[in-house]
Amino acid sequence: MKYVSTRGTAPELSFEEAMLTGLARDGGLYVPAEVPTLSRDDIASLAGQSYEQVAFTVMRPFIGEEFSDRELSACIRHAYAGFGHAVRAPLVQLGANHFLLELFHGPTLAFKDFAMQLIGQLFQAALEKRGQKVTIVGATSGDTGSAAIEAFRGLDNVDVFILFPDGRVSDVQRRQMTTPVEGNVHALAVDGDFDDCQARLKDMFNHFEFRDAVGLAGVNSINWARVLAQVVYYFTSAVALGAPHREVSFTVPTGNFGDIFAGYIAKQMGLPIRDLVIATNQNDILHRTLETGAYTKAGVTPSISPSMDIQVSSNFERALFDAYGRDGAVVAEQMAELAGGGFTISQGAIDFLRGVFKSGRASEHETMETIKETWEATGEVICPHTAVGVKVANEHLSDVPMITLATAHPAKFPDAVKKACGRDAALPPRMSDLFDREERVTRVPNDLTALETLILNERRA
Ligand SMILES: Cc1ncc(COP(=O)(O)O)c(C=O)c1O
Ligand SMILES: N[C@@H](CCOP(=O)(O)O)C(=O)O
Repeated sequence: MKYVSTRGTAPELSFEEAMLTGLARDGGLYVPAEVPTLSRDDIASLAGQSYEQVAFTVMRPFIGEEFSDRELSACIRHAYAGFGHAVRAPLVQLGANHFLLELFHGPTLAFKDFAMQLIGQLFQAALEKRGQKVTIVGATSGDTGSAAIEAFRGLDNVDVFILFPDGRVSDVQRRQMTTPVEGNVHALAVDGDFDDCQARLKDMFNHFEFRDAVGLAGVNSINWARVLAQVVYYFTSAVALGAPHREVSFTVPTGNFGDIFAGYIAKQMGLPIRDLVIATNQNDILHRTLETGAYTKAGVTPSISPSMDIQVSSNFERALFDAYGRDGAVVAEQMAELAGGGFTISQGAIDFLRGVFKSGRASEHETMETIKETWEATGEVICPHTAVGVKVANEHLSDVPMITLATAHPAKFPDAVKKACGRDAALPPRMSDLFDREERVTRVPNDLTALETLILNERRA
């Protein structure tokens, strides 16, 4: 299996190379040269299998020979052993034909753990074989950072620096990043928003001297391995509700477009998905883009679903690549225009995107109302990101089951939850002392040179 860049000029890589490389050297994102498919019988045979078995079947064709079957199975087994639910990603019924897919039973209580725990294992295996060390730099609006720190803390061959927008993540998210004591992890509070953090991260990848000097690696969803691991729960949940014999739809609370892109890959692999619905908060650039055909940045407005406070949605580039018939030159042109504020998508490409994705948005008020109504109607306490999904999903219900991704545990956002439905969302016992632990954080300007200097000084040689 080979991986190609969405901008068409970076070298083709294997799975392991693409995983360790992160951003392609032409600034693009790696995608598989071809998406492998599973037959109807293959999909039917997943029924009754464990999460780990399905993960192996779904991911194996993407991974190639660098990981043996035995190594891959071991990585998968270790990745999910610490999850707090036996089925890893359980379904909970919300309405007659509406289900929540609970993706928050991992160690940091957000869907990011599904991919991050696995790539933590895959990185370790690959780095040990190669005798290599890397410096991971990540940008986060809250959840990626905590999941990455949890997955890589204490490892000898990895230093981790996480850039988060100062004052724009929840207290629980911040403390998950700032309280680990291991010297190889560093939480950096950036004077800016998430888009600034992600832009500086991409600047570092595009600054080859720095990139090569520190052995830069990325664990944001710019890393294909992150997206791949997220494809698995589309299969487990759809099969639990009758696929391949019956279609299902998904609504996905969306920010950086990685999670819904994983759903698009599942569909390409043969999973019978009818609708893939993008749910945005008031930072609704993706919803506006589908409506108008123009991707126009409007500035990030802080919301009660902070992990989705994003305007430059990284993985949208992967969808555009397919929408433009995999023409990397056109994608590169559009991304260059984005620096100036936005770009207009061609009629053919927007028709393609509208054929694959539907969309909707939830205002702050609607998000709060949805938390309250869901609690009153079902007894389920949901987080604000999930509420954005539920609100939009309710507008897209049909005769096939709708699965809304519950992307984080409500206890990560206790203030919004309490205000909306009067409920206290308690952290699990293993985290009950989170607010007693000492914080370790470095405040940094939104400046590439300052960030690079800090990383060069702080990383272990
Ligand atoms: C809780 C939560 N929900 C939804 C999202 C959006 O996911 P994506 O960025 O993959 O679109 C995020 C951030 O990624 C998140 O942390
Ligand atoms: N919402 C994310 C933003 C980064 O997304 P990623 O999937 O590209 O890592 C977060 O919580 O950090």
